[in-house]
Amino acid sequence: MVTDTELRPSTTAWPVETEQLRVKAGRHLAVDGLDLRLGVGVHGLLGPNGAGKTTLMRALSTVERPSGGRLRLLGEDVTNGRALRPLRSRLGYLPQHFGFYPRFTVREYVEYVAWLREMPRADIPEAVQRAVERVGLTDRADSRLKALSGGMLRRVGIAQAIVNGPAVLLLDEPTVGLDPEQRVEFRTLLRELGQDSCVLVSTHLVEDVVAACSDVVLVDKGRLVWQGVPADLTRLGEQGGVGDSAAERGYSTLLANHRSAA
Ligand SMILES: Nc1ncnc2c1ncn2[C@@H]1O[C@H](COP(=O)(O)OP(=O)(O)OP(=O)(O)O)[C@@H](O)[C@H]1O
Repeated sequence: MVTDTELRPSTTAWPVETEQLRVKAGRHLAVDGLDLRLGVGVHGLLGPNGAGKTTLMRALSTVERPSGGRLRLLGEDVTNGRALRPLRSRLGYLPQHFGFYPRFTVREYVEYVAWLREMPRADIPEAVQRAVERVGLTDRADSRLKALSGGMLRRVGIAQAIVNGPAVLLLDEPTVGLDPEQRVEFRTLLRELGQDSCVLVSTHLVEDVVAACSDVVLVDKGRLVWQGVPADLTRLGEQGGVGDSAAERGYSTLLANHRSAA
């Protein structure tokens, strides 16, 4: 049965909107009062180890339930149980560590995820072919996952995340293990995806953010430190800070300023 939620047009100004969001990781409050608004585009999520990036991603993907505050995805409050199922079919998520069946082929695995996201059966073969092609794995489509390198597996992870053409795409450290050539191709893919989806990419590579993102989100201790365009991050770094590039210096300056003000 088609629900009201599925029929409702998606005219939400903010595909992702949080207000004083709190999310626990185990017993630790890893996201602690986060206010964030993300529109269509590519948003680079930066922050030191333990800043709460993975925990935030888990909440946005609806696998972790917030313990406080508000989280709206595509205009729906995630605490609305009825909205969750149709909402999930419009999300794409690459977890930091993604589980897979080693005996599945690349094609079988991506097909399986397309089925889980409730894609129309007739659309699946073409969508899978396209997703596998976009991550440069067409010639390995029939290889078993257990036979792939770490970087190739990461690319399978990206393929499964984009197969349903998600309106909100969450990628947790997608470039780990990719070789330099693949990273450059991945940035092109990100820019394409960000033309009509809201893409949030967590990474430690500030250079990736500058090259591929339209917006930077910097978090520390579960809170928003700064949000702005990459050019402003780079400009800040031209005035000093620690790092090998202007963007890295901008990142370290923002963090240092935030910590000294706290
Ligand atoms: N299962 C858990 N139990 C207790 N604390 C946890 C658990 N998972 C994460 N944490 C803690 O929550 C905080 C945020 O962790 P999270 O993995 O979200 O950060 P992160 O920004 O993704 O870090 P990294 O850059 O290292 O991946 C850290 O202090 C971490 O130690």
